[in-house]
Amino acid sequence: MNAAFAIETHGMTRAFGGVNAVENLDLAISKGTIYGFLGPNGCGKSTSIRMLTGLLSPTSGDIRVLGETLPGAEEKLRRRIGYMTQKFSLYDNLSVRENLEFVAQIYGLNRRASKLRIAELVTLYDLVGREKQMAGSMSGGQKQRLALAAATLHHPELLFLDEPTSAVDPENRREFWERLFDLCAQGTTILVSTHYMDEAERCHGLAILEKGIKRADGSPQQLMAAMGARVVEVSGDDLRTLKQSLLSDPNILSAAQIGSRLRVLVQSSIEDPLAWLSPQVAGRALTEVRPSLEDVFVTCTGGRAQLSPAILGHVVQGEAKHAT
Ligand SMILES: Nc1ncnc2c1ncn2[C@@H]1O[C@H](COP(=O)(O)OP(=O)(O)OP(=O)(O)O)[C@@H](O)[C@H]1O
Repeated sequence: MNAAFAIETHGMTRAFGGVNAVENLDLAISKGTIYGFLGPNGCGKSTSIRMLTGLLSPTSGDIRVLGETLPGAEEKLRRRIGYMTQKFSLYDNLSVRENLEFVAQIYGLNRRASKLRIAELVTLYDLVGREKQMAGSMSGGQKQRLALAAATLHHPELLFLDEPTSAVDPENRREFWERLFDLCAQGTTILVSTHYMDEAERCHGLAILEKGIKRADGSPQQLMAAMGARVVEVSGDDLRTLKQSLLSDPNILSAAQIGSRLRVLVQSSIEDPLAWLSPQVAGRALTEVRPSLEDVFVTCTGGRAQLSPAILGHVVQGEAKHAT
């Protein structure tokens, strides 16, 4: 066990009815960082988080969280970790203050400490004036801030957030991320699951999950730099027909239209993708562009590209052929 890691797992696996929801997941998440699980619905993000919080036992594998072994240390860890679930898990028919008082009681704060901490959180999470409002009558953004206040009331060292921004608008999401970075700056380690690329890009490190398997692991920059494909944008007429014809070539991993451009991922074994593509695009304009995290996601999930193993051992395996 390395003390620099808040979370360390080896071969973490969980099966339901003989099917692996999470398979052989190895994680090493450094303390004081924001780490993301990126993947579509059903890829095993919640199941992984539930195992790491001690709510669900693994079928096999080793789990160490804040230096403690799971299963076994659930009770010890309860006070050291915070968990914000995918669905709003507070009481709709209790007010903001009552909800927070309830959580404070669970963590054994006395009346005075509870009052002080709740006043602090209400200010910090912009809930001043709403203390008596029923949680059920609040907007998505307000509920989310209340849920974060509740999850951090006891100053957890490690915070788990399961798709925390799925019910809020882009402005509230941005603001929420600023709060996460504030918590991180104070030393909190954060594990957040998301299916939004822009959120994943904000993380210090992330794992791309597909069907319970980790397809890639590293910082967004590492993953983009080591992607096993080059990205070319094509502009011109009739991109829908062009897309279909390009996709029949096995060296083209994906072609997706973005506005008036076709974003084409070309196998990295092609040395000069512009020269190679040129005869196939019938005079349309070509530009090579830098990869995005979405390109990484496409190349390492679901298709056929072999990702470069050079990513410091980060990208685990990758195949892709996505027509979007
Ligand atoms: N209690 C359970 N019993 C049976 N199957 C389950 C159970 N919990 C999860 N699964 C299955 O495990 C797989 C992974 O689910 P999980 O909820 O972890 O995915 P996810 O990535 O968090 O997606 P979502 O955002 O939709 O929750 C899915 O196929 C799901 O149906």
